[in-house]
Amino acid sequence: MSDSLPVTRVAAGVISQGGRYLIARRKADAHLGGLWEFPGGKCDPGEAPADCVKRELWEELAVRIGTPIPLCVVNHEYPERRVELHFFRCRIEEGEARPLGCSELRWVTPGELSDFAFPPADHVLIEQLRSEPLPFP
Ligand SMILES: Nc1nc2c([nH]c(=O)n2[C@H]2C[C@H](O)[C@@H](COP(=O)(O)OP(=O)(O)OP(=O)(O)O)O2)c(=O)[nH]1
Ligand SMILES: [Mg+2]
Repeated sequence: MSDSLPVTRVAAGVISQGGRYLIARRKADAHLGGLWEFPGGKCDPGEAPADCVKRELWEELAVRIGTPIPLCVVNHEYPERRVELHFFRCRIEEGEARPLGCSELRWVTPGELSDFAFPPADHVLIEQLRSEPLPFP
């Protein structure tokens, strides 16, 4: 049954700067609307996740990033969709993030991450970032 759900490949960026992470609130009408996430989106057919995250962060935030560094891959099954989420550590090289593809943006400290509701697929990563934050540039 659920085996027939196709896998949606997604790439998302964990952007850190000055001791904070950038998180985005999903638009109310989107899948998992209203939840907070690491900005990103679906890979185009044949598109490598690292290329996807660069493209998505440009489209959704209007920022250019340096080479994305792979952090982890999470497979999660929602009732209506299976996702294969490729998380990358990213650093902004050009531009200031603007909420073009989300309803809200926030820069939060590792400790504040648990004050925001994230999709279940993100929970393990959130716990990791809270207990052992990435070295901030
Ligand atoms: N970007 C992102 N997506 C996540 C995270 N956690 C998580 O479960 N997802 C899911 C939600 C969605 O089902 C899927 C991402 O797809 P999306 O709807 O954002 O795709 P997109 O930006 O390409 O948007 P669209 O063009 O389809 O409107 O991955 C996360 O931290 N970041
Ligand atoms: Mg998106």
